[in-house]
Amino acid sequence: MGGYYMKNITTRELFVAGTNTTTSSVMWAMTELVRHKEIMSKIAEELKKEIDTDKISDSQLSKLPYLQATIKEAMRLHPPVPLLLPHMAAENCEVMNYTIPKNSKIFVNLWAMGRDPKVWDDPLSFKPERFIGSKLDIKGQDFELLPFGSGRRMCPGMPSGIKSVQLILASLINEFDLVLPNDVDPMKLDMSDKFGIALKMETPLKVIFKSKE
Ligand code: HEM
Repeated sequence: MGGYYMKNITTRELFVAGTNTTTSSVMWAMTELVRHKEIMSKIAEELKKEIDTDKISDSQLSKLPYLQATIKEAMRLHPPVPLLLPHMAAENCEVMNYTIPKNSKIFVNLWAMGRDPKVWDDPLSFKPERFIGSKLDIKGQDFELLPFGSGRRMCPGMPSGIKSVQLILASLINEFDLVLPNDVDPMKLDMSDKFGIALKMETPLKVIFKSKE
């Protein structure tokens, strides 16, 4: 019974860890895309050129570098887990001349790191191009960009999480034009964050999926 209970909790936790983060990633990327129509068109062109099937499968995602760059850029400005999960220092240590005492609770502020002008050129602009031809990746080795964390406790769902986000966005852009209702000015969308374990939008995005035919 105890074993069954533990298994049940783990399944629920995996579900929660995987859904809110994926939703946050897709919502923020879609919001940036409706604000930057030229970027959405570039992704649509890439899809037209590279995908020759009706439905997109995950084996085709590697042919879409511009889509991948766009998602990295959305995760830089809107990290789905903005403070990572709390970590604890297992022993006293020194980091950049700061002493971190044993047992301190550590939060890593990805949100601020992604907007740091010492690290990123023109940090508040949405520019997927910054990742084209760059080796910067989200696999936990490049400390400027850690949407899935790093090290032993980094997200175990990263391979499926990133593919889901890529597949959802690619499929939506392939089939639909994303249009704002009531002639809303895209540049007037409320981009305020709603902080929590997962980063939501203060005012959720409302978008119409208009069939391309
Ligand atoms: C775009 C989607 C996702 C993002 C951005 C994301 C991000 C993260 C981040 C930042 C952490 C904390 C890492 C740290 O504190 O160092 C984490 C932990 C975790 N994630 Fe994900 N995640 C995603 C999808 C998923 C999926 C699909 C699953 C499972 C089905 C999953 C399961 C977990 C679990 C179990 C942990 C806790 C790991 C631990 O504490 O050792 N995640 N995730």
